[in-house]
Amino acid sequence: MVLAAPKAMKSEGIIPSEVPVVDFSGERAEVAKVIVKACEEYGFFKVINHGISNEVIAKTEEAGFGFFGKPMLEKKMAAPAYGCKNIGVNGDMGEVEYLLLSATTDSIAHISKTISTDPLNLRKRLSAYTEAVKELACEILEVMAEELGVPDTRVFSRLIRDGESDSVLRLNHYPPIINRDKDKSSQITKVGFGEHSDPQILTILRSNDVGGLQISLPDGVWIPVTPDPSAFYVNVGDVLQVMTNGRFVSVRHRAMTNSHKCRMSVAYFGAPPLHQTIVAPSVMVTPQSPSLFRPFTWAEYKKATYSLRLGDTRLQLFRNCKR
Ligand SMILES: C=C1C[C@]23C[C@@]1(O)CC[C@H]2[C@@]12CC[C@H](O)[C@@](C)(C(=O)O1)[C@H]2[C@@H]3C(=O)O
Ligand SMILES: O=C(O)CCC(=O)C(=O)O
Ligand SMILES: [Fe+2]
Repeated sequence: MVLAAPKAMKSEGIIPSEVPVVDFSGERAEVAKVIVKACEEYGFFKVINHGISNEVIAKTEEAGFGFFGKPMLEKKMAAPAYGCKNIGVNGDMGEVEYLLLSATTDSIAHISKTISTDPLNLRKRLSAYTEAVKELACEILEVMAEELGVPDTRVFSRLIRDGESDSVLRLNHYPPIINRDKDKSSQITKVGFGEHSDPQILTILRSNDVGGLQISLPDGVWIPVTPDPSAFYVNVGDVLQVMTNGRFVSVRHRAMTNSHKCRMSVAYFGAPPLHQTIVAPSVMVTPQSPSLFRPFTWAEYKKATYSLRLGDTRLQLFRNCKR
């Protein structure tokens, strides 16, 4: 069975709502329709019955908490893969500590000595996890291409299967921010990871059973995403917006801290190789929908991303001039 989300009702501030849900064990044609609709309307959906084993997930979560539970001095030995509060290099801050690693199995195998001597065998577990979520990302991208009528159905997935793919894996750990307010009814939530879109093709995200992720609808309404540790959440990234010539939208999202509990998320960002030119397949460009973006390489886009702040929009720098 495939469930489609009820439309969110616009109201003030943040509204509880459902996000689109895709049952990946459902009939392929149905799955494809729900995915494409979700990517057009939200740039975001939840995947259940994804086929990734509980063991791979549980071992990654155990190893991640094991790493973040280490003394700060030890964690800092894993820098620059390890970071705390500083996001990027342009002054963005959040209530988060993280590990940011290249997702090629080889580079995970070479992560710093602190991690490699970890008794929980973080390297091995992260490699297995990365392989599993990469395969899920590829299957999703192939279903999308089929439904969009792209003749070469591997046109998106090939980029992240490529041995030179620039994909990354990120573990985010949000410690609880203790509520010191005398008025017990008020909850202090702080920004863990500020508003942004993911620059890559597709993000496969999972968290423990603690809420915090919020997505923004195209009309600016923020929706909290109910945590479901048995599911994966999928974000359309900027590159997929370009490769669908604007038919899919990259989702703006943020993560808030919880006042009592630790939250940990693991995000796989599927990216092309650096030299890859990003251009929409010809079927996505018609006289009615002319090409919105000029061709550019992932290296150019990444450079622009890293020269900007977290919340900045970068896609408009690559738009074709209006005729
Ligand atoms: C402030 C920044 C951190 C970031 C690079 C950037 O300059 C703008 C985008 C940020 C982001 C968001 C999604 C991913 O978490 C990330 C790894 C990415 O590719 O773009 C981060 C970058 C980062 O933390 O290095
Ligand atoms: O922690 C989360 O749920 C979101 C993290 C995120 O958006 C990111 O790492 O890019
Ligand atoms: Fe993100």
